[in-house]
Amino acid sequence: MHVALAQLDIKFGDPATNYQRVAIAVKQASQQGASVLVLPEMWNTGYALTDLDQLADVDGQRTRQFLIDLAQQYQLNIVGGSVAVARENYYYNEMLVVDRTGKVLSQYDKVHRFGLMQEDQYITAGQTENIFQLDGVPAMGVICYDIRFPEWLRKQAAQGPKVIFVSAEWPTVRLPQWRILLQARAIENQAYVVAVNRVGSDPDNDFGGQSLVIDPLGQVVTDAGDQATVVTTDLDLTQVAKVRSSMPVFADRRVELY
Ligand SMILES: NC(=O)CCC(=O)C(=O)O
Repeated sequence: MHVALAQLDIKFGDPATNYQRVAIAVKQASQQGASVLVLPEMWNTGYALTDLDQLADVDGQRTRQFLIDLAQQYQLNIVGGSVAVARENYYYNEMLVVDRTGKVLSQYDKVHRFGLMQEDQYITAGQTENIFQLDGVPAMGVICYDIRFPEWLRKQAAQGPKVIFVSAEWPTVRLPQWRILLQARAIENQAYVVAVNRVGSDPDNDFGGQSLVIDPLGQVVTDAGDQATVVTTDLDLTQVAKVRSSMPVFADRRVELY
């Protein structure tokens, strides 16, 4: 699996500009030979939560067609980060995963709302897991604050995913925690973590990137730095089986105790 991390600057409250930026990133990823592109969180609007009534994608229709078209045109699987979606008078922070044939593989609403960025006031929490197969590889996806809840990731990782995709708008001030949390999620689940954060700023926060690829032993194999960029990395998926067989932590769980 050759993953491309689209570490984008997101223009606050300006979907038109942001759709263009994503289209450029998809083209760059394709030119770099990627098989999967990963986008950041809330890339259509940024955290312009007070304006969701005008900005959110109604029923996610625009984003769905946009990602399907790009996936087919560039023959690329897309882990679509997340966008602000309006559905039946509620707003969601929603991830779509689309394969290169244009098939929608999953639709996931962020489960844990981040109060420090007012999500609890505007966003409705999701209820469902997000496990899918990309080119036959079992994978899962979560959104930003979700990574602070290891039980949520574990519940899904125990079902077989070898790659954990994370899309985020994680402020610079807490990037040291971002790195440690992601490394811990990789180590405990013995999986690759492919995590994409944004750069730039909005009225309340600066975002410093540090999109990462972390191997199943917790080592950072790619760090995208702090500027807007598309970086690609090859995942050696044989590592997952090797690490899991060298230390069988899933089999050693005492699920009767917890
Ligand atoms: N957008 C988010 O969920 C941000 C999460 C965050 O910054 C954290 O510290 O957790």
